Amino acid sequence: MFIEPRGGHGRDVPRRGWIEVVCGSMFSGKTEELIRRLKRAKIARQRVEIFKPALDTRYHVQDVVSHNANSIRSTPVPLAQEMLLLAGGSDVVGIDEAQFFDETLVEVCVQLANRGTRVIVAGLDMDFQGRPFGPMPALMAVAEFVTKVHAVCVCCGEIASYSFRVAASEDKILLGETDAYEARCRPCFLSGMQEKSGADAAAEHKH
Ligand SMILES: Nc1ncnc2c1ncn2[C@@H]1O[C@H](COP(=O)(O)OP(=O)(O)O)[C@@H](O)[C@H]1O
Ligand SMILES: Cc1cn([C@H]2C[C@H](O)[C@@H](COP(=O)(O)O)O2)c(=O)[nH]c1=O
Ligand SMILES: [Zn+2]
Repeated sequence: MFIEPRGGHGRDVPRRGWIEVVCGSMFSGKTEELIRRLKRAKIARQRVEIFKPALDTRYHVQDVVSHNANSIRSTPVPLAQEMLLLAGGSDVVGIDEAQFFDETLVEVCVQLANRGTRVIVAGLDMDFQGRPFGPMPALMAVAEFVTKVHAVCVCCGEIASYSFRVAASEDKILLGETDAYEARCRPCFLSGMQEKSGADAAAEHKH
């Protein structure tokens, strides 16, 4: 379990900023872990701001909500830069669904940390094709702490690192949950991708 480092948020101690990344597949507990860290910061009476990309309206327009219905109030923002103004004076900034922001998120997180803010970012490290997702790889590079969490493979029960898309869309962004995605381990993800490409080839052959 992640234990907060001493942040210099006490009296007479200068504020010290840093970046934490929580990454993994869908259903791996990223949002639960983000909420856990943020609620602890609130208990410690730190000033906490939480953001998510405005396009993420899956469970709630304003709240960050986990798959098991744990939630915390957030501010949806269309652009990462808006956080710089809105987070003024915060001790801790939490960001969920970070993969949906563009690369400017990296500079925003660095600036927040440089001015003494603890930044906790949660997001998908890989998309439905198993490719690195948006600003996540660069965020992991600049973070002081990276925590990779795992789901349970729905096919075999092993630990899962992949988000297998069961819905037909090939768009990079497709909001959804169990209706559209399954947590899968590497072998089960690969066999699913092979089945898909076999089915695509057969459909092409028919036409
Ligand atoms: N395949 C799965 N593996 C693990 N947890 C799952 C799975 N499917 C549903 N869940 C639920 O999802 C919760 C994690 O939700 P959440 O924190 O929102 O994950 P994430 O943000 O990584 O998608 C788990 O505590 C569990 O209740
Ligand atoms: C893999 C993948 C996911 N998405 C979407 C689906 C969900 O709305 C979010 C991920 O939410 P979670 O909190 O991690 O469960 O992202 C997508 O748009 N594209 C993808 O490739
Ligand atoms: Zn598996």
